[in-house]
Amino acid sequence: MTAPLLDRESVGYGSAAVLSSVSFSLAPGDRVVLLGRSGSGKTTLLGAIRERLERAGSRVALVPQEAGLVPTLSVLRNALMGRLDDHGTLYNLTNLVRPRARDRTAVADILEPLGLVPEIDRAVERLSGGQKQRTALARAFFRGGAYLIGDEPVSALDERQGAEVLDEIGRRFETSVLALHDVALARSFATRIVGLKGGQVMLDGAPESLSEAEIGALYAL
Ligand SMILES: Nc1ncnc2c1ncn2[C@@H]1O[C@H](COP(=O)(O)OP(=O)(O)OP(=O)(O)O)[C@@H](O)[C@H]1O
Repeated sequence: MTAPLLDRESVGYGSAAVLSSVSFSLAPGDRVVLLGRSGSGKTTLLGAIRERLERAGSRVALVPQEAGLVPTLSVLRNALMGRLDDHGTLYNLTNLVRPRARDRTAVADILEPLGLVPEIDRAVERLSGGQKQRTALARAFFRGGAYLIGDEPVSALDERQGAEVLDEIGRRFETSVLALHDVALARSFATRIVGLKGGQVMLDGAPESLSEAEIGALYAL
């Protein structure tokens, strides 16, 4: 059993708690999906989990809700940013001006299952919402690491593409924590579903142990 990342703690902004008395542990191999209404605290909890993992020295790849891309730069250059903190300034600057062949090949391999190879040299500002989201995924895949934290990482993709991307996440990262709004996708991907409501963790269990009514109650007013 792994040490808890959060042990009956409050998480929020400044002195304002969004969630109180949260306990949360993560074991290698966990695929956790956070469910809950808009504003229930999924992004806030993801932030706290990421912070604890990084504080413990873990490498975490991130797909934020707002993709956080540089619009004027290409898909390739945005993906390269996943490893900026692995290198010094000179390497990063020269690689952004003229990406090294090795890095271009590595990014192209990542873009293949994401269906983005034809877009590799296009500026992100010229892409569709789904293509932008896949670029943010490519950046996280290029970064790699033991953990992926994703905040609605497939919200702009169609059902089939979303399922394929979740499979790819499962192949690339041993452990992941995602906020999703699609309950069916959550059930098929997760080994654990964590439900947030009313400032608390209302449920935490294997998908097969949770009834539709229990999950539905998370979304009731
Ligand atoms: N930077 C911030 N400063 C203060 N309060 C914030 C901040 N970000 C979010 N909140 C508040 O925290 C609460 C939880 O927000 P959070 O973004 O974690 O919810 P969420 O479940 O991810 O929602 P959504 O599904 O809409 O993305 C909300 O009441 C929100 O107003």
